[in-house]
Amino acid sequence: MAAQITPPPSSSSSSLAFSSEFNVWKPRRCCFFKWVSQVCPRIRPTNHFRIKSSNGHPLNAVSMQGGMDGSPLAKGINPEEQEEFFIDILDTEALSALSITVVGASGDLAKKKIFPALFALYYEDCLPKNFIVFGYARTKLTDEELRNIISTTLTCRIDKRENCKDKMEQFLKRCFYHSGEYNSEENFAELDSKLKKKEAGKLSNRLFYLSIPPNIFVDVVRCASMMASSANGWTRVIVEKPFGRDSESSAELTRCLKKYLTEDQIFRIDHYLGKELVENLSVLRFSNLIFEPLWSRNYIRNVQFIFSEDFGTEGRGGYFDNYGIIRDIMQNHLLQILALFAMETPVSLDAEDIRNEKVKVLRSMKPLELEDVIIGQYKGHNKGGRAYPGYTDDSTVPKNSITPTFAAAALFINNARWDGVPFLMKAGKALHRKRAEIRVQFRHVPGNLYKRNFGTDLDKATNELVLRVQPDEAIYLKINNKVPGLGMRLDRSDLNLLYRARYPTEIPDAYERLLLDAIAGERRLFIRSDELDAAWSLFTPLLKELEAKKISPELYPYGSRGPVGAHYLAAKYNVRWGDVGGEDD
Ligand SMILES: NC(=O)C1=CN([C@@H]2O[C@H](COP(=O)(O)OP(=O)(O)OC[C@H]3O[C@@H](n4cnc5c(N)ncnc54)[C@H](OP(=O)(O)O)[C@@H]3O)[C@@H](O)[C@H]2O)C=CC1
Ligand SMILES: O=C1O[C@H](COP(=O)(O)O)[C@@H](O)[C@H](O)[C@H]1O
Repeated sequence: MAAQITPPPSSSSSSLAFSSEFNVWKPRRCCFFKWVSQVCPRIRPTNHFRIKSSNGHPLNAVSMQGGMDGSPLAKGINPEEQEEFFIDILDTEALSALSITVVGASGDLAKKKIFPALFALYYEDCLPKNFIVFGYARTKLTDEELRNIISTTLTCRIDKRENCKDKMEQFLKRCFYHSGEYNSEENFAELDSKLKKKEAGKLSNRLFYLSIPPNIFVDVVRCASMMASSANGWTRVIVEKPFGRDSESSAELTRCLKKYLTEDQIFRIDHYLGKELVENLSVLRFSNLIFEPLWSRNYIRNVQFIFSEDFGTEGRGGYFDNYGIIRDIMQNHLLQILALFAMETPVSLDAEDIRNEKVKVLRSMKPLELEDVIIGQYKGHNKGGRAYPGYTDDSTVPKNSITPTFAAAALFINNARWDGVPFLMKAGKALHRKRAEIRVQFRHVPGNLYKRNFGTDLDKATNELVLRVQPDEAIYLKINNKVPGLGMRLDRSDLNLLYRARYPTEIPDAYERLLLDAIAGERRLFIRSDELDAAWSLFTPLLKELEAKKISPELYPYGSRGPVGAHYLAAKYNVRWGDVGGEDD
């Protein structure tokens, strides 16, 4: 996948000119204005030279040869040149083709998330004019069979919207299927021929989404890069989690992938980074004067990252038993949110500036120790006349499994901003509800004039900022106020930004944002390899110790609030979980 000058695509040679500066075939400026009105509505008349990625930066959704996979802005071109460049980008896009191959297309994630996200992008006119989607897996299917399978889940977000049915039909016509083995160069060469045929000689940009078990990542990357890379555009690969199971296996996976791909081509996905409220975390903090001055050990007592699901591992026990909740949720989703929460102000919104700051936070953290962690596993439970299975009742889970389905942990960041502040994480399956949130508990008001009105429990009077990631997205701040009337009674109220009340439109799924960014070459929401190394360094010693010492998890009933040990862990650091026992329980 190295840079090389290739001839322009035959069908468009008359409309292209070679730019030696950018090492790319650029379009002549003929049909730009006709075309611009047809592209993604993100391009408005007032700023129609810019396609926006999720950080508001112009996209480089343009065909470029291997080595030029970065933003033109990085080349330091001036604003007029940029404008020209973006006009050219739009033209180039009309003359190029985007091929997305979903590897593992017969699987759960592809059906549940990837195809619906692609359809939503198509519905919103956010995909380039010439795009196709190929499903690839071993299961033998025809194009029509794939379309029938995915059509059942495509409607999830926008089925009530205008023309959804027509749009769906149009989208499905762009979906194709190729059956092949994951380690067969020959099968990937066949895929390449099919892709070429559909791309019809246009500049081709290719995105491979590895929605497959991790043990076959390298085979697929080898075959795809050798046999099905784009010859004249970019080739990128989205890699699903789990990315290794400890520091060594993760480093080995990166080493193997880098035999075939450059770091710039690898998009390690963490879908929590694509969630609306996680995106809003930085906006809230860096665009509101009132928060940033409070964002440190001086005013924040503790921060909590909480993930709970009201269902077990049903159907995914085979995968889960090899990983457990710490690897499944904490080491990636919750730690990524923590890094965004705690990082210093980045130099800019550029992906590398943000990722540099995240790495610094991760590298300032103390690796987790056993004494700062508790683990649990759900057991069978009868409730309301219904029997709920225990984790080990799953036929794909060994009967004597001690894999944790719940964990709580206290982490610390050894830097000037956060010294001594506990960052608590809690993640569990088969709990009493589904929820993900960030809770920031502030310190007590020193010399509080009203302390008598709160009784002895001053914790009840501390301000708490909550970002509810899901469900029912919201940001609310718990404050103290006076109850109206002649007396002086105090109350706790929420200043509440409830998304469904404020923005009555549906919120895009995380996979939509992430796919759009991968297509745009925007890496901000993907995990860089040094970030991943730093993340694994924090968890690997603990994971090894848990396994070596065969630590048994505390059992908790399916549908409960989890093991009581989580409360003792919090109490050790003078913390109460904000999600239990109070108004938000
Ligand atoms: N499902 C989810 O909610 C989430 C999944 N992920 C990750 O995404 C990836 C895909 O997940 P999911 O769709 O659930 O996975 P699946 O188990 O459904 O696997 C996807 C496809 O891969 C092929 N496959 C499965 N097992 C093997 C095997 N042992 N050897 C070779 N091929 C196999 C199958 O296709 P065929 O037999 O047709 O070749 C299958 O349809 C995984 O890495 C997973 O960890 C991440 C977050 C959430
Ligand atoms: O990555 C994973 O995430 C899902 C939860 O994702 P959500 O977007 O539905 O909150 C989790 O169920 C799964 O175990 C894990 O692998």
